[in-house]
Parts: sequence; structure tokens; C-alpha cells
Amino acid sequence: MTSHQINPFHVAQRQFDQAAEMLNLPDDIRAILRVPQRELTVNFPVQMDDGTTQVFTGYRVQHNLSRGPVKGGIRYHPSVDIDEVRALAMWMTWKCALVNIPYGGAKGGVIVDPKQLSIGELERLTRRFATEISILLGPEKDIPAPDVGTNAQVMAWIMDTISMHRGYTVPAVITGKPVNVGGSLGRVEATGRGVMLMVREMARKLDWSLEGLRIVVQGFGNVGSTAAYLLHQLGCKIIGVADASGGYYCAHGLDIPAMRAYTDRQSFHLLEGYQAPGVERISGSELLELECDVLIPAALENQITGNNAERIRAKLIVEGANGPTTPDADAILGERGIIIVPDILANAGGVIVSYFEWVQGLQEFFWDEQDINEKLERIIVGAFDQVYAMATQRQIPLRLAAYLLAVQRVADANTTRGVYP
Ligand SMILES: NC(=O)C1=CN([C@@H]2O[C@H](COP(=O)(O)OP(=O)(O)OC[C@H]3O[C@@H](n4cnc5c(N)ncnc54)[C@H](OP(=O)(O)O)[C@@H]3O)[C@@H](O)[C@H]2O)C=CC1
Ligand SMILES: O=C(O)CCC(=O)C(=O)O
Repeated sequence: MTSHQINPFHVAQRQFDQAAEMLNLPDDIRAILRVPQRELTVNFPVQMDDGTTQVFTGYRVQHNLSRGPVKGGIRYHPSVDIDEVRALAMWMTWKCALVNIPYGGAKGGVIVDPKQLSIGELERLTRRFATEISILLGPEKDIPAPDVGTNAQVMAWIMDTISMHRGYTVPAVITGKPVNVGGSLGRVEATGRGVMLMVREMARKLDWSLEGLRIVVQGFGNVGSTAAYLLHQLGCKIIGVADASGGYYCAHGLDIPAMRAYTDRQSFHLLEGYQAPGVERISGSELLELECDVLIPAALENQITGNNAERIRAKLIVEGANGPTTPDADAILGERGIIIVPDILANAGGVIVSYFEWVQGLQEFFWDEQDINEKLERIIVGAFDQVYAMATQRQIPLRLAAYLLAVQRVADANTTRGVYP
């Protein structure tokens, strides 16, 4: 099966089923948690620059609302489909529960390649999509954020659109906004910062020095490029990075600040065309299979599967992306002794600082960046310690330990609230 044929929702359900079985969850709770609570599909028109009208399809899925309003990003990508959004929404539920912030999980997406749109088309698409899903949104109901293909500017348009409908500014309806319209300091870097902290914590457990640690990063967008940059600053050697255009490899370590400066100058932040002495072009699959200490998948789902898991030569995988490793690959990597810090922990830095942004927006009192980074570190390292302790005590993989903790919390909230009548 190729990575495109693996259904992410089936993957998410398999992961849940394994945890539910080990937790011995009652059948009714299993049935509730196995599927999303609410799903909205919208088909909406957008006027294109050439005067034609195109109809786009988008989704907002709310997986579980038992622990609070739902939270999760909005993705713009040609391969978005309802099952991908369902999976991403379910993973958000577990992620928020694992780091113990008062949210359920949601996700949204539009089937579109944002690179093919003009800035005006992107704004019109965003405002129309926001209007279509606005029946679900609100600071007390559902709070979106950025994901693949969206950014702070897109969040600002969504906030502005919802505010236009309400007749007053509603900053807490969305997070990941620019700082000048109520965004939080530290949010842009938060997911990559969390990934960096997870590499640091796992290195401590393994007694590895960060100096010279050989790291490969797949995906050079918000998450991948920030993680690469922060780890480079700590003295790690980033030997390979890739975006959708392919990979870049240098055994002595890539100049990550220069690569970030290069992508900042390109439209859509692409690496395509980057050249430097000693840097080799390699394919995306070669990049994943490079010999290294740490592999950080930070692009899309289903990158490490039953097809390539035998060829992965990292000692540690820290999942910046959601769902980059399938259960078949998990089993193979586990047998080979490769440790995985799972997505619902490793990339939780983003939603943690989104939580801070929401709180700051609701109270209209803003914190400084040091305060935010310290709070982020305390929460994500605290969650790591809990997961690591459980995994060690029960001799199970970190992913399973994370699921046992998270799923139990969500199940408990569901049970405490009760099923009416
Ligand atoms: N943004 C956030 O706060 C959070 C994001 N995540 C997850 O992190 C992952 C990345 O998100 P984010 O960084 O925000 O997204 P971006 O859109 O900022 O970046 C995505 C990156 O992945 C690259 N990419 C896409 N397809 C491939 C491929 N086949 N091989 C290699 N690289 C590829 C893109 O390349 P190109 O530009 O060439 O298309 C781009 O560099 C996703 O799984 C997302 O769900 C998780 C938690 C929070
Ligand atoms: O910041 C958020 O609210 C959610 C980010 C997100 O989509 C994710 O963690 O996958």
C-alpha cells in the first residue's frame, strides 16, 4: 500500500482501539470516542481573479467536546479529505488531554493548493470558508489555529470575518494570529520549540550530548524549520532537510540560518533552488532513510510506513507532524529498538501556546515571551515525564503510554458528565 492509500482515520482508530483495549474501556465509551461528534462539509464559491467562480470543498470536524471547547488547526492542501480531517481532529482530542489543557479536539481543512492562488483569491477563499463554518466557531465553542498551508495572516482574516459578523472584535475565536491583532508572543515558534524540547529531554534520558547530534528534518515549514533552527542553536548538526521539492544533505551539517533566510526570500518559503558548497540534492525518500541520530518528520501523515520502516536508520524519531508513522511501521521500528516520541506529545507545543493566546485574548492581558516559553516548557516537559515514567514502568512504547494517559482522561470526562438521559 502506498502512503496515499493509507487512510489516516483508520490509523487513528487503530491507535485508539489498542489503548481502549488495554484500558478496558466500557463498550459505550469506546463507541462514543471512536467517531467524531460533529462534522460539517461545506461547498462554497470563490470569485477568482479572472472573473470566474470556482466551488471549493472544506470541512470542520469536532471529535470530542467533553473536556471543553474544541481546538485544532485549519489545513489548506490538495490532498485534504474528510477522513484526514477526522483523524487530525481525533489526534487533537488526545493531544489536548495529554498536556491537560481544557479542550476537546477539532480540525478543519479545504481542498486547495494555496500556492496556486493569488493573495486576493486566498483572502476571499478564507473569508468565505470562515463564514461557512462560523456556525460552529466561537471562543466558548471551537477555536481554530494554523496548520499546513495556513499562517498568521489567514488567522487574521478568519478573526476579522467572524468579528464583522458579530459586530465587535472577537480575538479569542482563533489563535495563531499576528501579535498586532491579539496573537501571542511565542506562538509562531511554539510547535518547533516543543519538538526541540522533546529532543532535548529524550537525549537526556539516553545520555546523549546535544553537541554534534546528527538530525534529519522532513518538512521545512513552520514546524520543521523552527525545530531545525532551535536545535542548530543548541549545537546539533542538522545533516538533512527536505520540503516537497526534495532533500538537501550535508554530512558536516547544513547552515540552517542561511537556509531559513533563503526560504524567507522565496514566495511560499520554498527551498527549491537553494545551493551551497558541500550541499547535495537527494530525494525525499533518501532523506528519510539517512543514517542519523534523530529523525524529525514535520510534513504530512504516512511518511514512515510498513514499506520503508526497515530502512529507517535513525535511533530516535520525534514526530513534529501529525500521524507521520503508521501502526505497521511502529511495530517494525519497535522491534528494531528505534524510539518514537509520538506526535500527540512531540508537537503539542503549538496548541499549548494557542491555549495561552486564547486565555490572554479572553482576559485582555498579555504576557511577555519569556513567561510564555517558561510555561510552555513546564507543561510539555511535565507531560513528557509522565509519559516516560509510564512507558518505563509498564515496558511499553511511548506512543502507547501517551494514549493510555490521554484516552483515560477523555473517557473519565465523558463518564463524569454522563450520557443523557
Ligand atoms: N503549525 C502548527 O502549529 C502545528 C503543525 N503540526 C503539524 O506539523 C506538520 C507540518 O505543519 P506546518 O509546519 O505547520 O506546515 P507548513 O505548511 O508550514 O509546512 C509544511 C512543510 O512540509 C513540506 N512538505 C509537504 N509535503 C512534503 C513531502 N512529501 N516531503 C517533504 N516535505 C513536504 C512543505 O513543503 P512545500 O512548502 O514545498 O510544500 C513544507 O515545507 C503537519 O503535520 C501539521 O499538522 C502539528 C502541531 C502544530
Ligand atoms: O494551535 C492549535 O490550536 C492547534 C494546532 C494544531 O492543529 C495541531 O496541534 O495539530
